[in-house]
Amino acid sequence: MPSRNDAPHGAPGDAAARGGGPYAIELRGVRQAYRDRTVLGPIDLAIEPGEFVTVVGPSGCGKSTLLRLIAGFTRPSAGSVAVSGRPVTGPGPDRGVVFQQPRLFPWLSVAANVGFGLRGLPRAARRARVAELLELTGLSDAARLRPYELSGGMRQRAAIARALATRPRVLLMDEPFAALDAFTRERMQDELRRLWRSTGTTVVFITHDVDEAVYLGTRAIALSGGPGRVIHDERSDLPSLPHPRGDARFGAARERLAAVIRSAAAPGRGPASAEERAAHLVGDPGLG
Ligand SMILES: Nc1ncnc2c1ncn2[C@@H]1O[C@H](COP(=O)(O)OP(=O)(O)OP(=O)(O)O)[C@@H](O)[C@H]1O
Repeated sequence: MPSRNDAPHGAPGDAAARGGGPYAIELRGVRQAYRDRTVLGPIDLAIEPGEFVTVVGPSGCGKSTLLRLIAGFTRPSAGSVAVSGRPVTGPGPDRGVVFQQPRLFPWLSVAANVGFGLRGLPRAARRARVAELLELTGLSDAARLRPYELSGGMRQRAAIARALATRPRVLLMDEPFAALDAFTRERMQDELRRLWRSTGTTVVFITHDVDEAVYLGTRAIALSGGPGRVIHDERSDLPSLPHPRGDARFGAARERLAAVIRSAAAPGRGPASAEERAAHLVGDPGLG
């Protein structure tokens, strides 16, 4: 019987064989083409409930496309995408999405922005849920402010709170901290880890930044340059919290990931072959 670590990107096993429920996210043979140009795939990827998966790769390799396919904003040219065992046919409340720009409604208060997706709830329940989300994201004191009165980090926290409002099983984040200064970014990374641990949500987090990918994820996936394919799947054995940025294992994982991306991005190189990938994996206890 395959272990959890044998299941990942190559050939997803079925739920019964794993002895558990469905994968949180499962992509099988997914390919995306625009005007006959394949930009992504084929991708086979299985993500277990509660994993924090970061996706890193060169610009234009299809990271956002991958996220949009899971969000249901885009339908794949080939293959299938499922969330919690159900085929994705469009966006849904089981998936929260956070973009690089917070996309808050400027005319609404922070509280109204956070509660926007909860309009179907009775007023008291909605207020209670918004208060809980503001507390969770450290925004209780900013409830009545408008987005323009917030710092960049606060705006992004409000966007995260809004995405979590419907208690999605999956949180999809597209470079959410890319526009923040380095200090705010580090603080937000730690806050996100805390949020993830307290909510148990499955997270897929797109980033350009190898450091961020390794620091945040329980699993960091590298995509090759176009068409984007999974070329590396790094599983973290770092202690969850406190999460020491200077930990030697963090440095080693970062180097492995950076080397794979560098080699895939070198001129004239396509995605690494199975043999090349195997060479990276040999004797490497940190990999699945
Ligand atoms: N709607 C679209 N129509 C045509 N081409 C598209 C569309 N969306 C994305 N592409 C192309 O698909 C490729 C992948 O784009 P995508 O935004 O997914 O990459 P990315 O890895 O997220 O890039 P970056 O890191 O620069 O944000 C690019 O070549 C892009 O031009």
